[in-house]
Amino acid sequence: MAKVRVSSLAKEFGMTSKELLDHLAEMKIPAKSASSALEDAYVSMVKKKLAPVLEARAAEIEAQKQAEKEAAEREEAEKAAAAEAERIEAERRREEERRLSQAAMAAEEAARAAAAEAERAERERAAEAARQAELEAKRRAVPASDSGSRFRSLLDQIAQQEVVLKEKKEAETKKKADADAPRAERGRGRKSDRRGGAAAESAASAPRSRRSNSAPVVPAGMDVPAPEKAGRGGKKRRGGQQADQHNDHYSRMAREAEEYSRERVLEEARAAVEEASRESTGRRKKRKEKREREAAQMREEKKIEEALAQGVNPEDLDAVRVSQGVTVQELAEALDVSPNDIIKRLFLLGTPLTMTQSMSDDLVELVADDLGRQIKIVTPEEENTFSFYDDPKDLKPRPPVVTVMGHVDHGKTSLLDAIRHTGVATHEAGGITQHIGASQVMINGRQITFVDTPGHEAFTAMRARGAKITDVVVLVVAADDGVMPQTVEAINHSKAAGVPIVVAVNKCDKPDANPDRVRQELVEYGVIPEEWGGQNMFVNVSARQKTGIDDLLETILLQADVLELKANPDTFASGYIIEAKLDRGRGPVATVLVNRGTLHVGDTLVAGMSYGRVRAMLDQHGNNVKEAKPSDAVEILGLNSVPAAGDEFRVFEDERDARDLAEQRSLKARIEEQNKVKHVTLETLFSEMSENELAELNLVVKADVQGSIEALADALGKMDQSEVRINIIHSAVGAISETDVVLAAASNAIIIGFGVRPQGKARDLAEKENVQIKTYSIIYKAIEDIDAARVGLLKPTEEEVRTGEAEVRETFRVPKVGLIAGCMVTEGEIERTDSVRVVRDGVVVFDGSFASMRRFKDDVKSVKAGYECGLGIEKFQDIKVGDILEAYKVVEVARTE
Ligand SMILES: Nc1nc2c(ncn2[C@@H]2O[C@H](COP(=O)(O)OP(=O)(O)OP(=O)(O)O)[C@@H](O)[C@H]2O)c(=O)[nH]1
Repeated sequence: MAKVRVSSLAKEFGMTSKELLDHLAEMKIPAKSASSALEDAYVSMVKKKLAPVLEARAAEIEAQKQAEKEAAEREEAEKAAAAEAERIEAERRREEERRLSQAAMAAEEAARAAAAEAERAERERAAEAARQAELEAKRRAVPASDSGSRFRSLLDQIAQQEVVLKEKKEAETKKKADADAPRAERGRGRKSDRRGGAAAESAASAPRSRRSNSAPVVPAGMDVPAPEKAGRGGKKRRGGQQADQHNDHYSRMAREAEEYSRERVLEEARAAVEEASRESTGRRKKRKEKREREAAQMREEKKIEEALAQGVNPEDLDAVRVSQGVTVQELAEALDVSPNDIIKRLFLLGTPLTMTQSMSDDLVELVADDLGRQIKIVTPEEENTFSFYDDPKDLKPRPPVVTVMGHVDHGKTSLLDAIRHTGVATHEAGGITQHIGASQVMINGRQITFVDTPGHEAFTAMRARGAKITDVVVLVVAADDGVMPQTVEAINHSKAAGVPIVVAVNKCDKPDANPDRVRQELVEYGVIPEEWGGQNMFVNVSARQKTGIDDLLETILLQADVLELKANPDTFASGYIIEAKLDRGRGPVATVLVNRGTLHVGDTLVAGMSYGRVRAMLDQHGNNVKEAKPSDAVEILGLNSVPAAGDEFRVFEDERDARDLAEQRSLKARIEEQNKVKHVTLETLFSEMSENELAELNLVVKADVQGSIEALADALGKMDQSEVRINIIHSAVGAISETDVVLAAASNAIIIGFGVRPQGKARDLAEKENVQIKTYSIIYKAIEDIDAARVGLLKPTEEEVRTGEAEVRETFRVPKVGLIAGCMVTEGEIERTDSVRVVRDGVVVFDGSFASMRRFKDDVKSVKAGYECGLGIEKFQDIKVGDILEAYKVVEVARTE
């Protein structure tokens, strides 16, 4: 089967390998690193699961690109508009200045010309007056009776002189006027050119105006001395009046020109100011908008940073938050739309639901998308986490919390024992260490808390639920065995959690121990000894001989110092449940690890769906303690139910709040339980097929031998697949594991087991996820079922019902009877008439019936869970301690048709 590397798949998805690995971990798909290869089945499962993520991401990238492009275009357009506006403004200013200076010059010129003309006219008037006076005096001096020739000739002489003088003066005046006029007229000419000014027009005579209309500036200017011409054609005695008129005319003209230009200037200036202020208001507005945009962007970036710091998807911050499994009505309320609107959309999506029906994640997202709203579906895990903020000044150093991990049999338990012994020996001599899932040891007056996680999976599961419990991982590697698969797994888990690794090279007492080889091998996995320039501290130890233990503890403390671990002890406690169980005498008992605040007896807390007042608190030695500080692990009594390992706990000030929250969570869990997604089963395949046009039957096949898988694949290949395509999405030898169930749930597959059984929590998970597990011991029966299901003929006429389970604790050989298994019934109620399967390490080793069932010396018909009994199995003498006896009945099921 073709395999795809995580790195190439990540590349294909456009995400980092780390991101993809996180998704894989969430899906419980075993992949350790970017170079891990994934089977086809997993790849298609991942693709299916991540399809919405990938689509959303692609859409987002596209939208982002588009937005960036638009923003760039907008910016470009704004820039161009601003440049254009600036250019126009500069142009306008230049033009304005030019106009102002021209107007001012013209006004000045006109005023000067008028003044000069007035002065000249005044002078002339005075001279004329003087001359007239002189002439009159002369006339008066000649006697009236003397009319002789001498007097007449004298008068003629005077008259002649007068004519010559006048002509001379006229010539002078004309010359002067000719010299002055072009200057004054230039100013007027410009004004009249620009605006056809009234002043210039009033200053010019009609014919002159006509000529000035067709002629250029200078000829028009030549006409300026018109008053002089009028003067010449007028009577001499009107010369003084004429000059006055000239004077008035020019001053009026100058005044008018000045007033006109002042008004124009003022008007234009006002308009310019108004325009400028309008533009500057526009610019101010633009600047304000830009500032606001920048501030919003900064706020957005800060929000994103904070979200990332809290491990939250920044996109989810603005989204409307709804709980997983939200009902139509609740969603409508959350989105503030009418429920009918949602019902209508659901109907159009082909999924009619009523107000109170719960919606799947996909539907919620589709509807929200349809409504153009962003939505964040809050999973129960997310709902059950709390977030806190501590002022840095309230933080105080806290002890490190350590987890020991490593390959099976490399000595984790022995090392923990040796460590506990050391810690206990130094401080609690004689104390008996009891198992509470965590232990605290003291070294050099400093505390270290060790948390026992039963396996790497648990570590990851806790991490997946947001439980950040471990500060340091101690990786145990046997010096005689070196790096093994689970060692690598542990490294990957630690790295994924970002927890530093301290390596304990164990079993150094063994003759074939080779600690250096361990170092060498670990380098390949990025765990490099400090002495070789790496980041990891290595310590050689022997758990058996208890050597190097102190050194290891000191190294852990050293590593902790680097981490500068701190917490606020002076607040309400919060932390995680490490282990929890129901104790017959004491009720629910939970081991909690405090990671913030101080937990006191009497405190009320909520953990997952449980709550209660801490009735008593015990340390690892079973001593009652009154309080637990950050990094302390204690057992607590007083909860109303058993919480789950990995649940976060938090102390509440008010007991009512605690109860409300716990009850709210339980209610939600019950609702979810009711609304669980139903997966396809062989019995419902055909009906689902016709309803939803399901044309595929996905199978996960697990078998005891490879041959069975091949035989099934072969037989299925020969089936008619024109209507239903049968896909074996995953097949392997071995018991049915949780991962198989996860895979089947994700791909709507049925699990087929040949001679194998569900292992560990696989059955519970399958029940929870509604995944059908069909187990067979004969291959043709499986083929028959699948074929019947394919054509819709499979009618469940017989069904296997599990009645109970017993664990073999001891075996006895009874003469004449044979081997008897001393058992404890762990589940259900086993009846003597039941069929029984013997399951060893997840594999069915025998299928038959009971030969005997006894309690003490009596034969009994049935035994309930919690009771011991002796069981004999027909024709089977190979029972071993640890075997599981699975009792079942085959019942007739009425046909549904
Ligand atoms: N010689 C020697 N044997 C050791 C040492 N540490 C552990 N062992 C032995 O190795 C075997 C496995 O040790 P455990 O402590 O059970 O190993 P483990 O890693 O906890 O094993 P699991 O819990 O099954 O994963 C036991 O037989 C121990 O006695 C050691 O330092 N030296």
